[in-house]
Amino acid sequence: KRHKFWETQPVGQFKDVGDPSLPEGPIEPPTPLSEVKQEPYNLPNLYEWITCDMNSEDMCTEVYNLLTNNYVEDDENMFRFNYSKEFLRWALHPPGYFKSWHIGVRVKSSKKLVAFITGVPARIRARDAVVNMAEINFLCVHKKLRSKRLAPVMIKEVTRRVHLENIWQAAYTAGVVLPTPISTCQYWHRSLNPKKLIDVGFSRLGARMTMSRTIKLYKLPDSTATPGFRKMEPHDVPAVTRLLRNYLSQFLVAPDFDEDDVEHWLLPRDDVVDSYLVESPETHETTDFVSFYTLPSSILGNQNYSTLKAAYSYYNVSTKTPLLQLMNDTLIVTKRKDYDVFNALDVMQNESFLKELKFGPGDGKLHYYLYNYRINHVLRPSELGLVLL
Ligand SMILES: COc1cccc(CC(=N)NC(=O)c2cccnc2OC2CCNCC2)c1
Repeated sequence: KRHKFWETQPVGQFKDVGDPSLPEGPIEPPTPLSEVKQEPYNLPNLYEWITCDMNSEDMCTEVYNLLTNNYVEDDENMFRFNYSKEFLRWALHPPGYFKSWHIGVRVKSSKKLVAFITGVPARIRARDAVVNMAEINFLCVHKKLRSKRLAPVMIKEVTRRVHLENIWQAAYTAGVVLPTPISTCQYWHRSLNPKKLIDVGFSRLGARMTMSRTIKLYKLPDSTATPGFRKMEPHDVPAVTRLLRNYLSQFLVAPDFDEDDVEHWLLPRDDVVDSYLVESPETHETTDFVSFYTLPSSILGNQNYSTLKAAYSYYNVSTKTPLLQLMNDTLIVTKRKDYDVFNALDVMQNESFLKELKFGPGDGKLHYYLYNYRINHVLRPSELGLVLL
């Protein structure tokens, strides 16, 4: 039976899509905290809950190893996301985070970590309403424990712990269709190291294309073109916050970033997140901004390479420099830093540069979801201003 679990949850149900009588906003009202289940949900007998302190080196290593061996793979099972420990600590420790929302499942006897799910707090605007939500991510069940129906109980447990902090909505993405996407985005890839991408099977040599012709096709200049293009620094936080808040206000769903959020999510961290801005040489005004995060993938079963170094487009703002030129400068920077590929979703205004900068469409889609919040019309990707890690 399809979606046995999701039909029991306060999410847009397929049968309700397009029913104008259902108002936008929360699907269920908050329950009084005294009525929220105080004790954890029951796990199958052999397993126990553990709250994961990601500041503990050992715990962070256990989580890293579980994800490295059991997290999301591409449709052809050739690659698996390989989030670094530094990335995980960054992703899970934003301002106001709750350690109790970093949930693991252990085998009681061996103490082996076999499953994981997380939430972090985020203020997200849906149309004109700014809503305190949990961003749910890193749901992972060990390959050997699949189809034991662990995921539904993990989702219920993270929901229960989110409710205990008086938060009633959530946002999440998935490569699979569940009830009911608020938007469905296409991902695109821009080759930076085409020879390696073809060797590992990420890309294929185009018809009537030689390898040398392909290398030439994706070649990039050594230096960026935009005067005043530089790395973001701590003193830029106020200006970048203003720029980003203004830019994101045009989208129907977008984060409501304040300076603390911008400081955490967008100040550069080596091999985790990079951000650049354009400071006008004349006026010293900050006019544009680009950012990307670093998410390598393990290459499963290739003799010559074990890791794909990938950059993922994060938040970009263009007010003076054409977005095309801004993104081309970003490609130049990522090539210079030895990335193999630059990935982007067709969200925000990304569609305006994808084809022209030689991105190719990926073979899958990324669906966006809100929990306990109805939006009556499915958003076009260009109406979506939210990028999850
Ligand atoms: C190349 O290595 C891969 C390893 C695992 C999965 C995929 C395909 C895939 N599922 N890609 C995406 O979901 C994706 C493609 C472009 C941009 N962001 C993405 O996902 C982000 C956001 C959601 N959480 C994972 C990272 C590729």
